[in-house]
Amino acid sequence: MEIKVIGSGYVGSTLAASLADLGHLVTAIDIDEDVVAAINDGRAPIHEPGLDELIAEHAGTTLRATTTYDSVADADVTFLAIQTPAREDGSIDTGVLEAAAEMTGEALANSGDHHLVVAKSTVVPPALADVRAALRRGLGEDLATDDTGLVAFGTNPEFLREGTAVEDFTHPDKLVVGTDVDWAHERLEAVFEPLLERHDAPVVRTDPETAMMIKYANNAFLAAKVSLINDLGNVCKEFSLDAYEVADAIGLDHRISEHFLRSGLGWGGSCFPKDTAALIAAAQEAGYDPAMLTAAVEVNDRQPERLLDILASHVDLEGARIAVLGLAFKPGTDDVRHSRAIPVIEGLLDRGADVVAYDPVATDNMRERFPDIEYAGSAAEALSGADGAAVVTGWDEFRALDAEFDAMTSPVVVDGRRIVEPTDELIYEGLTW
Ligand SMILES: NC(=O)c1ccc[n+]([C@@H]2O[C@H](COP(=O)([O-])OP(=O)(O)OC[C@H]3O[C@@H](n4cnc5c(N)ncnc54)[C@H](O)[C@@H]3O)[C@@H](O)[C@H]2O)c1
Ligand SMILES: O=c1ccn([C@@H]2O[C@H](COP(=O)(O)OP(=O)(O)O[C@H]3O[C@H](CO)[C@@H](O)[C@H](O)[C@H]3O)[C@@H](O)[C@H]2O)c(=O)[nH]1
Repeated sequence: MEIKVIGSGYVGSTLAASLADLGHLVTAIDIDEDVVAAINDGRAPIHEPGLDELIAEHAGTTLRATTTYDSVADADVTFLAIQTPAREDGSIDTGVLEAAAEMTGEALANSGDHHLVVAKSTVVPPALADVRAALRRGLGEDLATDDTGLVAFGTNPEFLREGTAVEDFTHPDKLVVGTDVDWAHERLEAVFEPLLERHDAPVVRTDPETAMMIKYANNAFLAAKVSLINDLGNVCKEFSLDAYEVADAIGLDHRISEHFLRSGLGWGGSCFPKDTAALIAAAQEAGYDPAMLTAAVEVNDRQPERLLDILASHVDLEGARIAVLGLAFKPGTDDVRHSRAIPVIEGLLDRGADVVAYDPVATDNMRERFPDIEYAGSAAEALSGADGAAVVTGWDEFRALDAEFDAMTSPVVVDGRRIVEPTDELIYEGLTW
C-alpha cells in the first residue's frame, strides 16, 4: 500500500520505517528539513535502538522523506504523527496537529478517490472534533460517515515505548483501530496485515473516540501503577524495609503482574506526564474530578524532592559539587522531555549546589534546558571530585561503576533507580529501600 506519515518525530519515524519494512511504499513528511535530510541520508532523526538500521535499509527505495504534502493525494492511508503538547494548565494543545490535518485535507481536496486519514497522535476524545473539523476545512467537503463518503477519518493510537520503539511497534500487545466507516476499518487493518503475519496480536475494532480513550486509560493505568508502588515504596523506606523485595513478591500475583513495579524517582517522558495532565483537564472540563489520577501525579511530583532531602541529609548542598548521573527520562533514549533529571537539577541549583551532569546520549538535549551547568564526558569524570551523586536514569553502564566512586571527595550516592551496586566504601541510599 502507499502510505504517507506526516510528522517524523519519535513516533512518525518509527512508524514510517517499520511500515516500509513491512513492504509498504512510505513517504515520511516533516516540516523540519534536518529531519527529512536525515531520513533521506539513511539515518534516524532521533536516537532509538534499531531505527538507524531500519532507515538505512529502506531509505531511497520504499522509504522517502520530503517537506511537501504534494504526494498525499496518492496515498491509500495517511497517518498524522504530530506532537500534541500540553498547555500551561495541562490541557492538550491540538493546534499543530490541526494545522497538519488541514494541510492534509487541502492536499486531498477534489482527488475524487477514497482516502483514509488516521490520527496516530494522542488526542483526548472530546478534542477529536477539532481535528476532524480541521481536516474537513482543508478538504472543503464533509468527511465520510458511511460507505458513500470518499475521505474517512480514523484513529490508531500508538503504544510503543521510547528506547524499545521498533521492537514494540513490531510486537504489539494489541492493535486498536478506530473509525466509524466500514471500508476504512478494512483499509486500516490491511496496513497491519503483514505485521500480524509476523506477530499475532488481537485487533480491537472501535470508534475513533473510544480508541483514544483506550490509549489514555492505558497510560493512566501504568502511570498510576508506578505511583502506587512509589507510594508503597516510600512507606517501606519509613519502615526500613526494601520496597523491591515487596514488589517482587506482589508481582507474583498474576492480577498485579511484575511489570511497572520499579519504584524510585518516578515517571517522566513525553507521554505519562502530558497524557495524565490532559486526561485530568479534559475530565474536569466535562465536570468530573479524577481523584486517583490527581493523586498519581502528586506522588510522582514528590519523588525528586525526596531524593534531594536524602542527599541533603548526608551532604550540605550549598556550594557542594553534585554529580547527576543520567539525564534521559529513561534508558535507551536521548529524550529529556519531563525527565526527572529536570526537577532534580532545579532542586540542586535552588539549594546552591554546583551540578556536573552526565548522560551517554542525552547531554545535547539537556544542554538546551540547562546551558549553564557543567557536563561531563563520562560518569567517571562527573564523579571525580564530587561531594555527592544523584542517580537519575537507570542506564546499564551505571551498574558497572565501582572504582570510579573512589575519586569522589565524599562517596555519597543516592540512587533513584536501584542501578548502582553498593559497596562498603559508599554511603549509599536508595529512594525506596
Ligand atoms: N513519543 C512517544 O513515545 C509516543 C508514543 C505514543 C504516542 N505518542 C504521541 O504521538 C504524537 C507524536 O509524538 P512524538 O513524540 O513523535 O512527537 P515529536 O515532537 O517527536 O514529532 C513530531 C514531528 O512532527 C513534525 N511536524 C510538526 N508540524 C508538522 C506539519 N504541519 N507537517 C509535518 N510535520 C510536522 C515536527 O517537526 C516533528 O518532527 C503525540 O501526540 C504523542 O503524544 C508519542
Ligand atoms: O516500573 C517502572 C516503569 C517505568 N517507570 C518510569 O516511567 C516512565 C515511562 O516509562 P515507559 O513507559 O517505559 O516509557 P514511555 O516511552 O514513556 O512509554 C509510555 O508512554 C508511551 C507514550 O504514550 C506509550 O506508548 C507506552 O505504551 C508507555 O509505556 C519512565 O520515566 C520510567 O523511568 C518507572 O519509574 N518504574
